[in-house]
Amino acid sequence: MNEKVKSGSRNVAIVGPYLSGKTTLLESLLFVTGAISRKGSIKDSNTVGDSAAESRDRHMSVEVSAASTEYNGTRFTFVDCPGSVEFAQETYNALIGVDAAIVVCEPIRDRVLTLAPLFKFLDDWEIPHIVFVNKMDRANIHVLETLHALKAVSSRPLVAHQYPIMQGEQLTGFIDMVSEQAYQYHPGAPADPIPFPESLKEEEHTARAEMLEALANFDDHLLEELLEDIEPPQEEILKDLKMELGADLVVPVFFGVAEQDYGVRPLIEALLREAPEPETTAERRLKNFKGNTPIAQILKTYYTPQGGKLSLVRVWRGKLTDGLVLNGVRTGGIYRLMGQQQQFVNEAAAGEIVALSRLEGIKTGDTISTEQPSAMQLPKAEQLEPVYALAITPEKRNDEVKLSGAITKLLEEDCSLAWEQHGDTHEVILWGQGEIHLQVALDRLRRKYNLPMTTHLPQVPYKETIRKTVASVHGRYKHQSGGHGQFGDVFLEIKPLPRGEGFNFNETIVGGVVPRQYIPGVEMGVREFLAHGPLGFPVVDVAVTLTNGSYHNVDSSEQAFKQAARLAMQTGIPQAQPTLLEPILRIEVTTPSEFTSKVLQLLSGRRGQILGYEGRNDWQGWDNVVAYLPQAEMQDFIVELRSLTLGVGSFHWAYDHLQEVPEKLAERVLAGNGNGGNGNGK
Ligand SMILES: Nc1nc2c(ncn2[C@@H]2O[C@H](COP(=O)(O)OP(=O)(O)OP(=O)(O)O)[C@@H](O)[C@H]2O)c(=O)[nH]1
Repeated sequence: MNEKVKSGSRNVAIVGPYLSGKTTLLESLLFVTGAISRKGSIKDSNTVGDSAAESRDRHMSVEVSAASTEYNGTRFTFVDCPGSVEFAQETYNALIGVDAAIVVCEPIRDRVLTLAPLFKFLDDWEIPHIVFVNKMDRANIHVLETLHALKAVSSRPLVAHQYPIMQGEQLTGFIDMVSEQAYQYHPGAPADPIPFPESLKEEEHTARAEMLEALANFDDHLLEELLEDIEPPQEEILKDLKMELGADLVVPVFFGVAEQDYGVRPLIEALLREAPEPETTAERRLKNFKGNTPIAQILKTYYTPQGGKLSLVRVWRGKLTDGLVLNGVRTGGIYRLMGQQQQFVNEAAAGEIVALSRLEGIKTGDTISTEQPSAMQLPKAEQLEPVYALAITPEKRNDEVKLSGAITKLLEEDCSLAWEQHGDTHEVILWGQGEIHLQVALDRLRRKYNLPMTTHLPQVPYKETIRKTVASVHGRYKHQSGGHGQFGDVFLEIKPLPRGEGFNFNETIVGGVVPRQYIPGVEMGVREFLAHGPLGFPVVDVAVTLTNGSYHNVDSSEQAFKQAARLAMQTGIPQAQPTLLEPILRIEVTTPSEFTSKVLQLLSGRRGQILGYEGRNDWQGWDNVVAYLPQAEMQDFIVELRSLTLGVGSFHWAYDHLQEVPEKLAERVLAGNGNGGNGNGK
C-alpha cells in the first residue's frame, strides 16, 4: 500500500444495483492508480473487494469492503458496497461516512429504474454523487435514452460530464463536456486526444447546452453568460461542477467499461478535482458539535475469521492514535484496509477511513469520541425492518448454548438481521432482508462459529377462541391413594370475549362453597388449559367464571382444585365451538406507481384487505399501499413483491389483530397442510 500521500484524502463509496460492476470498478481504480499490479476478476474470485468467503461463493458482494490507493498525492479510500437490496443496510451504513459516492449502473432501462431508492437515500442525506454508466461495451440502448431513464429516477438534475463515442455497442472514446476535447480509449493505456468527431456535433452540443443550463440554475453569473451567448470559461464550469456536486445539487454522469479500464482515469480525475474534501463533509456533519475532541463513527463491524473484532470508522475530527480510549474502550490497533488485508498504522487523521480493532460493545452507526461518556451521537442510517424469516435449529443438539453468543456477534456485523425465540411456538427465528441474506448469515454461523444449522419455515402463531357461551360446566377431581386423598369440585361458566381482550377470570362464590385459598388453584388450572387448547394452540378472548363448587375438609387442596378446573375446561371448551384465529399484520407497501395495480392484485391474491393507497408526498412517482395481510401469507411476500417491482418494492409491517381463519382454510391448517410453516401447503 502506498504511503506517499502529500495532500489530503477522499473517501468514496461505490454503490449501485446488483452486479452493475462495482467490485470490478474498484479493481480497475486500484489498478490504474498502481495500488495493485495485477487485476483480479470476479470470475476468478481474486478481486480486492468481495474477499469474504460468503462473497466468493456467490460471486456477489455481501458486505462492504474498503481499499485505499493514492493518486496525484491524494489518498483515496474506496468503499465497495453490495448492490443486492438484501444487503442495502450495509450500503446505507457505509454511505454515512463518505465524501462522495460513485453510482455504478448499466445502460439498461429497467436496471436504471432500480436506482430510485438509492438516489432517494443519497439525496435525503445530501451525499454528493456521480453516476458511472458501466458496461458500455454492450450498450444496446442509445446514450440519450440512458440519460433520459436516469433523469426520470433522480430528483437532482443529471449533467452529462462526458459524451461517449461509440462504435456500435462498444465504447471507444469520449468527449469531455467541459473542454469539448475528444479522446480515444486504448486497452491498458490512458486515452489519447483525437479530433472532435463531426458526426456527434449536434448530439454533443445539445447535451452540453443542457449541462450548462442545469449548472446555471445555481449560478446567476453563468446564467447571464448563457443568456448573452457568451462562452463561459472552462474554469468557471469546473468551479460550478465542484460547488454543485459538493452540495448535491447536480449529478455528473460518466461512461465506461470497468473491465477494460475505460473511463476509469477520467473518473478518478473528476473525483480529485470535483469531489468535496473531507473537511467540507465534516463541517456539514458536525455543525452542531463544538470543540475539538476526536470524533469518529462506525461504518461497519467485522468479525474476522480468526474471531477478532474490527470496526471500520470514519474519523470526523481530530487524530486517532493507537491505544486511544474511545467511549471508554481502549483501541487495540489502527489499520488501513485493502480488502481483507490489514496494514497497521500508528495514527489516523481527520478525514480518513480506517479500521480499529477490539472496540468491544460498540456498534455500527455509533459515534465514538474521547469524551466519557460520549455526549454526542451523529445521525446514523435508519435500521431496515426485517421482512423475511426462517426458523433455525442447530444440527447438533448441544450447540444450543453456543447459539445466542454467535447470533449476537452476527447481529453486530449486520444490524438488518434480528432474532427471537417465539413465545408460543418456541422456535428460534432468524429475521432478515431476504433468502440470500439469511443464507449468508447461516453460512457465517457455520464457518466462523462452527454452528451448522437446519432451517424450516416458521410456524404461524395461530391461536384459538370460542364462539359460544357454556353457562355451566362441571369438573370434579377425586383421587384416593392411601393416606389422605385429593378432592376438588368446580362449576365454571365459559364465555367468549370481544376480539383482543385476552383472558379474564372471575368468581361468584357465595357461602365459601369453594374456600378462598383454593380459588387461585382454579385460575391456575384454567390458565394451564388455555395455553394449549383443543385445536393445539393457545386459547384467547375467553372469560371464565367460577360459579359454584364444593370441597372436603381434609382432602381438598389448591392442587386438587387446579385439576378440577382443568377437567371442567376439557369438557367445556369443546362445547363452546372452538375456532381458529390467525394473526393479521398491517402492512404498508412502497412501490413505484407503475406497479401499484400489480401490488394490489398480489395483496388480494393473498387474502389481503386493502385499506387504501395514495401517492407519496416525499417521493414523486411512488405510492404507499396500506393493507391487512394474514401473517400466514407473509413468508415469501417480499420475494413476490420484489419480483413484481424490479426489486425495489418494500414494506413495513406490524402485528395488528387476530382474526378468524376462514373455515376451509382452518380445516387445512388443522389437518397439517395449511399456509405457513405449520405444514405449509401453499
Ligand atoms: N461486459 C462487461 N461486464 C462487466 C463489466 N464490469 C463488470 N462486468 C461483469 O459484471 C459482473 C458483475 O460484476 P461485479 O463487479 O461483481 O458487480 P458488482 O456491482 O460488484 O456486484 P454486487 O456487488 O454483487 O452487486 C461480473 O461478471 C463482471 O465480470 C464491464 O465493464 N463490461
